[in-house]
Amino acid sequence: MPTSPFIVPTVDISPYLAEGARAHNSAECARVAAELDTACREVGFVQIVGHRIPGATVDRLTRALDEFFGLPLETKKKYRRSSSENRGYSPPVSESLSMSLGVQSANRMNDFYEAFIVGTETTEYPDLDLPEASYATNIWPGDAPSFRSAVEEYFTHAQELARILLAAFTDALRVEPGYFDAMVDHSINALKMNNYALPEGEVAFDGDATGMGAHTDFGILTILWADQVPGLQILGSDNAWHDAQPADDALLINLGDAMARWTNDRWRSTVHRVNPPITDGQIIRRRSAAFFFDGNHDAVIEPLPGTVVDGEPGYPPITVAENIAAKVAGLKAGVKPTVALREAARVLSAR
Ligand SMILES: O=C(O)CCC(=O)C(=O)O
Ligand SMILES: [Fe+2]
Repeated sequence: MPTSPFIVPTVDISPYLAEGARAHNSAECARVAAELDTACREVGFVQIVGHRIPGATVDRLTRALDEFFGLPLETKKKYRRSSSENRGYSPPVSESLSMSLGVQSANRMNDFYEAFIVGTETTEYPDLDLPEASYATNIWPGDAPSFRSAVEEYFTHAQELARILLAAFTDALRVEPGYFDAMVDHSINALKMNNYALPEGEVAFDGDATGMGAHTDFGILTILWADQVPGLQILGSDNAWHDAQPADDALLINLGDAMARWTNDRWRSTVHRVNPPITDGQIIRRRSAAFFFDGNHDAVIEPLPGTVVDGEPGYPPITVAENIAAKVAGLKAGVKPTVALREAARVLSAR
């Protein structure tokens, strides 16, 4: 029997952006919330349109990525930071996303993407005594002069969109409006800009290499922009990998670990990976930018009331910072998480 095609549902989010939608009790918002609930239960990924991030902002971000990643490797390496900081430049083959789940890649190679990360800093909240470990100072590449302004512009838009999406998710989960506010009022947010390419002659290419290994995202929700080169794959509830190609002006939203923990897996922190196409031994270059809306470092994430049925295992409470630190230690330093993760079991049973 032919299997039905794998579809990442598309949701028009514009009713939540409309004037006066703060009260979001319109019939349109209710429809959007219901569509989000279905997508989050069944797929854990959703394409959103009507998001109002201007095309010009995305174009500037794309050019900024080209400007920075086009620099010589030795120049880019000036912008590396210590592995505990989750900021700045990560050269090709320096990280392994599947190790964030404690799963070694089949070929024991690190992922071949290179990346640059910026995020929320302590200085944004001068009245709070925030830990530098979670709110590390950004480094900006002076060798790519237009990078900072373009990235800050996109970051600001993505941050606003993430808060609107959380309001829609709050409705979709049928918890009271504002329920999550105290857990996101100094949210750690980060933008990871990825370039899947290997500069010729600079890094040895192994034909088995993985673009980005299987992982779940660490926070509440992710807003993912990707160019039109294929490569992203999602692990479906059928345990099979499926290609996911967002429409041209759509953004992909996916749920992270905090959402899975809150909902006791009613909503999935969906496992995904990236394998860009290889033609004649050459990788077709692909770019993406993942905006992670992670929540306050000290927010304790535990199942929402009513989500754990008698006798069913719930997730033990964990703070946002503890979850991120454990996963970043796997990703950047190969340190296996000390607890067995439900997500790891899913990766290991994938077909
Ligand atoms: O490149 C992509 O499409 C996905 C990137 C991603 O999953 C991540 O940065 O966490
Ligand atoms: Fe991801």
